[in-house]
Amino acid sequence: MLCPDLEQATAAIIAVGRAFDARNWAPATSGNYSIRLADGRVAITVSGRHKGRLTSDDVMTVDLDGRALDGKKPSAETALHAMLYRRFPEVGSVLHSHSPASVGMTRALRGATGWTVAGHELMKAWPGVGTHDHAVTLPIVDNSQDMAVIAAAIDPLLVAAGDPPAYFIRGHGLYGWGRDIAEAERVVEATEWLIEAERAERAFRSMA
Ligand SMILES: CSCCC(=O)C(=O)COP(=O)(O)O
Ligand SMILES: [Zn+2]
Repeated sequence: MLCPDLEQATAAIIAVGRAFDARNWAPATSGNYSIRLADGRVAITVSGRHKGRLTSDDVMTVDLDGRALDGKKPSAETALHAMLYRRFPEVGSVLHSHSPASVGMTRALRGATGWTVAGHELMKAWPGVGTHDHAVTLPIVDNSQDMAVIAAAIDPLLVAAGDPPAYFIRGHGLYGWGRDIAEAERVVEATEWLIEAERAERAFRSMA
């Protein structure tokens, strides 16, 4: 369900920033969060603000091309949010985390264009997954300071992966999305947890 107004979206974005920061997914101003409003605008975090300490002044609006509508400076990664809203009309929220686990995993998988996970019950937290007996590939794209380069690289990988709920930028972080901010948060939380679970499994196997 779309967030009807900016005030409600702002409160939800402030709350998710605090939650992500508490989990070390938003260090040193990293990360950005957005919600599609009922009138078609997108509420998004202002660039460079600490996401664990957001106030209502730190959330602004952009259009679906990522252009600022209120004179503030939107997230440097606004184009990556806007492309997901344009591509998926049902998406109501996009969240970007910067966890050590997602950065470490994608740097270790040098050259890989995806991270495939299978067999976990928690995969059912992702929309459209109804069983653990399933494999999902989340795309990995190389980092760039040019958001148009990242957006162009991710587009075909999303098609090839069958429209997954998240993707990684190597050495940078994770993008997850959903019909609303609760679903997007669940996607990010499940994905971060799955990385940790795979890491734990590898550590235990190396001891066996
Ligand atoms: C110090 S974080 C580097 C920029 C970044 O990756 C990020 O997520 C935050 O950028 P924003 O412009 O949205 O604050
Ligand atoms: Zn980032």
